[in-house]
Amino acid sequence: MEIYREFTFEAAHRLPQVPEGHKCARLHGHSYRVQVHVVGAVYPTSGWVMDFGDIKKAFQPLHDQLDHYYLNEVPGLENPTSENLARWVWQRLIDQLPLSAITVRETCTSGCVYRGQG
Ligand SMILES: Nc1nc2c(c(=O)[nH]1)N=C([C@H](O)[C@H](O)COP(=O)(O)OP(=O)(O)OP(=O)(O)O)CN2
Ligand SMILES: [Zn+2]
Repeated sequence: MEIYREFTFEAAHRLPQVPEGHKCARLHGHSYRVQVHVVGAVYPTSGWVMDFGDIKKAFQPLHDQLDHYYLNEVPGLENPTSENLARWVWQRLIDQLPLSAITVRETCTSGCVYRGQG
């Protein structure tokens, strides 16, 4: 079974590696949505894989580093694309949670899914 918990945060960024004239080179912000997906067996007594609250506790220190910050200044996010943000979250949670995917949405129509490879 796979379960997930979604988190939101507001942050500013710019993309330093885009071609000259690209709109994303300019400072702008997003209401980010991050989903943390975990997999495991459903325990017969609890009826759940794990408490959603435990996923929230694990993500909280990351939320504290991201919410209302300029992402380019966060260590490890100097080039804060969705892809790099998803990998950044994965690397900081994989020792604590049985992750299956991290999804990041920057806008209503754009995002990425990271499953620990690449
Ligand atoms: N592969 C990626 N491409 C882009 C990323 C990214 O992280 N990975 N990021 C951006 C920008 O951050 C941009 O703000 C969001 O992208 P975009 O879909 O272009 O957003 P818009 O809302 O401006 O889309 P429009 O439909 O053109 O209005 C760009 N690319
Ligand atoms: Zn952007």
